[in-house]
Amino acid sequence: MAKMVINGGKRLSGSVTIGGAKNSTVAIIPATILSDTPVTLDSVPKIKDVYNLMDMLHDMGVASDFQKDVLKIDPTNIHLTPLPHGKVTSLRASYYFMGSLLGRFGKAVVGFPGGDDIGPRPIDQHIKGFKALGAVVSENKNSIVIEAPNGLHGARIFLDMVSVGATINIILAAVRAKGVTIIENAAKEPEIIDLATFLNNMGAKIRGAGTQTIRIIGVASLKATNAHTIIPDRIEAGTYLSLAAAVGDGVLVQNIIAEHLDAFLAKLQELGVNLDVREDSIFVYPNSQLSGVKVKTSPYPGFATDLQQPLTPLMLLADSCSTIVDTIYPKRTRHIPELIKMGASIKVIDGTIQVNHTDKLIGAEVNAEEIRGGAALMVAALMAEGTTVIHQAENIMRGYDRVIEKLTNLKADVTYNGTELI
Ligand SMILES: CC(=O)N[C@H]1[C@@H](OP(=O)(O)OP(=O)(O)OC[C@H]2O[C@@H](n3ccc(=O)[nH]c3=O)[C@H](O)[C@@H]2O)O[C@H](CO)[C@@H](O)[C@@H]1O
Ligand SMILES: C=C(OP(=O)(O)O)C(=O)O
Repeated sequence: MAKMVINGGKRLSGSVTIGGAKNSTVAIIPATILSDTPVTLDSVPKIKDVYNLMDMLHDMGVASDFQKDVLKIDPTNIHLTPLPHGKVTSLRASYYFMGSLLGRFGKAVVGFPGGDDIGPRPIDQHIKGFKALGAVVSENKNSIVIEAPNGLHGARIFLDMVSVGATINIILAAVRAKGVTIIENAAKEPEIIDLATFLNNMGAKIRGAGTQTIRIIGVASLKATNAHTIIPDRIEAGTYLSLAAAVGDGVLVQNIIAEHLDAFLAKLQELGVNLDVREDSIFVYPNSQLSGVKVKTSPYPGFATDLQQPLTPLMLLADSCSTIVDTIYPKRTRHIPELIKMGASIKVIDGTIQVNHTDKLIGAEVNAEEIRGGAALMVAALMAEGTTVIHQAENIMRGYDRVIEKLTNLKADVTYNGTELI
């Protein structure tokens, strides 16, 4: 288990550049195996999830090379390989190999995915989608076996709830299927548009990504011709905007698509944070008087569940109570007892998180049990007096690109003792 040590209470200044989106990258890497030619991805974040997916590609005979932020993947010698355990359980997005292996080989054997422990995360809608496309799905020990011996065919699939993962997995399976697939009640996240752009540039026919109806006309083969640049990570951006508002002395956050953060920016402004939204960057002024706000998470374009935790420490500075209701993951509260150890006045009552004004936070030993909970602790530690030791900090490294380097550039006093990534 890795430790991040932060000596807090310092004002941060300067600029930070946001990396490519984790949730695009972790969908696009599995999607590369649908290509008949080598693929180049630009603006790839240096995060643990990427290295774990590269290991899984390696197991399938797919070579990959990651230098700076360019990831080259050559799927031309891929062989069908079961992925029952190992790295599969280290991240959520390993389940995208279900869709992409099925699309490529008509068969996939993939273990149950890992990812953040933020309450129940069923995959019934993914399975429903695969079945509608003609696959037979069974369970074997801890793996899901998905087979379409007669090939996949287009279908109309209405998702019972808006699911990012199910939308992506169905796209991956349908893109090379025979005929037309229509996904209704699809998720509209920008990362889904990014995946569709990547696939369409290789010859796929996907229309409507970013709306609730996605139409896919299956094609026989996909070939990459140009490098694909991953969109900026809106969750990483929101996290830096929060910490800049909490402890910044003027911080410029660069490489942002502000439209992807509409709901979040509206809440920051409602809190009283002073922002200058520019073409592809946002300047955050030192904080002034903040007042409590009510946050309710919902699918895009609503307020992202992945940003409720990183925003929580900033809410402690408001002069009145803030509330958070996470409708997507109501149990995403494992960071709360850790923040309380640091002196935060927070309660969870009937599923509502109540964040009260807190005069000061004090450094403590805390656990980052998952990625965004870890990010919340990181922001709190930068605000706190004294030293905070964040245990299990490798969870933060799952999704925050070169975070130690970025925080150090902003003049934070932070170290990390993990071996995997800095
Ligand atoms: C790798 C990735 O992109 N992860 C993101 C993705 O996760 P993920 O794709 O796992 O999340 P979903 O959008 O699928 O989940 C949304 C809701 O639907 C439920 N559900 C989902 C699928 C299903 O078959 N059955 C079901 O009941 C989930 O329990 C959850 O309550 O979207 C989440 C919601 O924005 C984000 O927090 C994650 O960062
Ligand atoms: C929940 C998250 O990730 P994952 O779906 O990969 O566990 C997240 O990025 O906040």
